[in-house]
Amino acid sequence: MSVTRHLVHEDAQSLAEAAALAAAGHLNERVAAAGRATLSLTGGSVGVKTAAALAGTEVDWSRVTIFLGDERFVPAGHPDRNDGQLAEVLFDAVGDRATIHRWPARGDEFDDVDAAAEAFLTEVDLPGAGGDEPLFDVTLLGMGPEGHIDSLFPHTPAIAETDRLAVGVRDCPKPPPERLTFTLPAVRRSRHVIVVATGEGKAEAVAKGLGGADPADWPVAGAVGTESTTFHLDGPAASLVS
Ligand SMILES: O=C(O)[C@H](O)[C@@H](O)[C@H](O)[C@H](O)COP(=O)(O)O
Repeated sequence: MSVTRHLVHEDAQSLAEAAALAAAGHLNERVAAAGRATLSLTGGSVGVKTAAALAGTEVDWSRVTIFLGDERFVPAGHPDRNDGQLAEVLFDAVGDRATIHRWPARGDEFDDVDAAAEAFLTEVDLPGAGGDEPLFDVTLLGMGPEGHIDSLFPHTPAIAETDRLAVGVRDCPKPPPERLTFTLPAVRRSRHVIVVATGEGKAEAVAKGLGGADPADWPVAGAVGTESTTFHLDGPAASLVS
């Protein structure tokens, strides 16, 4: 039985700290139970703040495999890449203890975003990908005002994907136009989904997400964990939740 709930925090910093503590708790539980845990991170301002707070939690990173939910398909080292922002706040702190799977960069090896997505899936060989067991123990998600999560935007081929676990995105409504992303079939194979959002501009998407809207219209509504889904919000983001 999967539980969906929302928690309201005073400000972005306390929200990030609470979401990070919750994520660390789930990872530690899983490490205790299974010896390893898997985490999918997110970009965006609140997502990066949450990753920074995770660096201050007690987690045995040598037992954690880290993915990024999506990536901008730009050259390695480009400031737009999520992995650079996450390296500054978390990856550099955990050093080589965690296993970190970065998405391919546009460059010598890949110029085609679909080929890059396919190669990534082959290379990382997601544990359990062939079955229907959870792929991620914790998936952290930031969210846009129109309800996008990862690079899954409303009414796009990526949000409509029902089969592949990761796809290339072209013509993304938000720049840069080409991206790599896990799809909803992958996100939904997370034990615990943690959505982080602040500000009034996110209020409608939060209400639609918690209200079970059609993911084609509001992608966040499809991000449901197999055990739990928790929206960590500030007051303005929670203002339309009934
Ligand atoms: O890839 C992107 O364009 C962003 O990373 C984006 O997906 C972000 O995660 C959300 O828009 C939430 O961002 P904020 O927390 O900054 O509002």
